[in-house]
Amino acid sequence: MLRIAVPNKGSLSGPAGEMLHEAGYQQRREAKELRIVDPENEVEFFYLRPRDIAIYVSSGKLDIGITGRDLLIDSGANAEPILPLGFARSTFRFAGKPGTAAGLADLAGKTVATSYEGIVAKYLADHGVDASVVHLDGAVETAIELGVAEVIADVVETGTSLRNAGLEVFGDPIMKSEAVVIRRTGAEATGATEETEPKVQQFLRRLQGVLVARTYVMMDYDCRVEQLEKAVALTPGLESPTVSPLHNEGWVAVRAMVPSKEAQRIMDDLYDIGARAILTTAIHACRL
Ligand SMILES: Nc1ncnc2c1ncn2[C@@H]1O[C@H](COP(=O)(O)OP(=O)(O)OP(=O)(O)O)[C@@H](O)[C@H]1O
Ligand SMILES: O=P(O)(O)OC[C@H]1O[C@H](OP(=O)(O)OP(=O)(O)O)[C@H](O)[C@@H]1O
Ligand SMILES: [Mg+2]
Repeated sequence: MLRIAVPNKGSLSGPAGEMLHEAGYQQRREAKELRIVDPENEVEFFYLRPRDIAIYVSSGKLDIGITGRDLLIDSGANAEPILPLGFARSTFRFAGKPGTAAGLADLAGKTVATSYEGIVAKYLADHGVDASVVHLDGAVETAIELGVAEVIADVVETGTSLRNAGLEVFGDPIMKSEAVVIRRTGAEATGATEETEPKVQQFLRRLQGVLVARTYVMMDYDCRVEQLEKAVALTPGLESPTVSPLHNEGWVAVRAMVPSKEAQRIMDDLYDIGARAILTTAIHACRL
């Protein structure tokens, strides 16, 4: 049975559960459940604090887990990302009251408050900046107002939390993060995972299927044979589009996957070259 760690709270928890559900896995019904077995898929899910997931996975007791790239790095655990999942996207930045610091060098001698001590301490050391780091569990934006630190380093998505606290970012982004599937570093190479490997690969294919289904739509249209080359250039598909003859001579029907974000522009371009009956349909699941 494959053992998988899933975030039980916070920004990662909802989208992770939704993605697993879309991939056909049973998920917990109540937020208080700590583990569930999905017998049909031979998988056991453990609902853990996002911050702890890399530690469990690196211990080898759990096969894989979903966590944030930043949390993985902050933990220093012996685990590596194997599939980016595209949600909980954020950047990790320094911020302070306007005028406090213009760049990294201005941090010397200052105190930085953060929930990601591992990332910040390493970044400062790597850049040769001598600043102290104070660990706080959350709501670090308030640390400056209350005099605990002059600067913070925190997750930024829309920037609303910083604006509300009267803070602004400075320096280069420390890192970019998103949800990732992780496994123990070198797990494949050790051979210890031989038994679970096919299940891990199946799990990754299922999640990849969800990602593709979310980012692509299926496009169908009819066009004249003379326009086919131009039309195919607009809709090359993943391998190559399916082209079938129509009953009306001189016309073909074309079917190809296209990125959802570009679907409207592609439909306009197809129309302009004479394609008709252009339609898109959602993809619910797929295996590439
Ligand atoms: N507002 C946000 N937008 C996008 N991603 C976020 C946001 N806040 C945190 N994250 C990401 O979520 C992960 C942190 O999850 P975690 O559950 O520890 O924090 P949280 O969402 O801040 O929850 P809480 O603070 O309630 O415990 C990190 O990978 C982080 O980059
Ligand atoms: O740029 P924004 O869109 O405002 O998002 C970033 C904020 O979201 C998270 O906070 P959360 O609400 O999880 O509270 P926390 O600080 O207690 O973790 C994060 O720690 C930032 O404070
Ligand atoms: Mg938080």
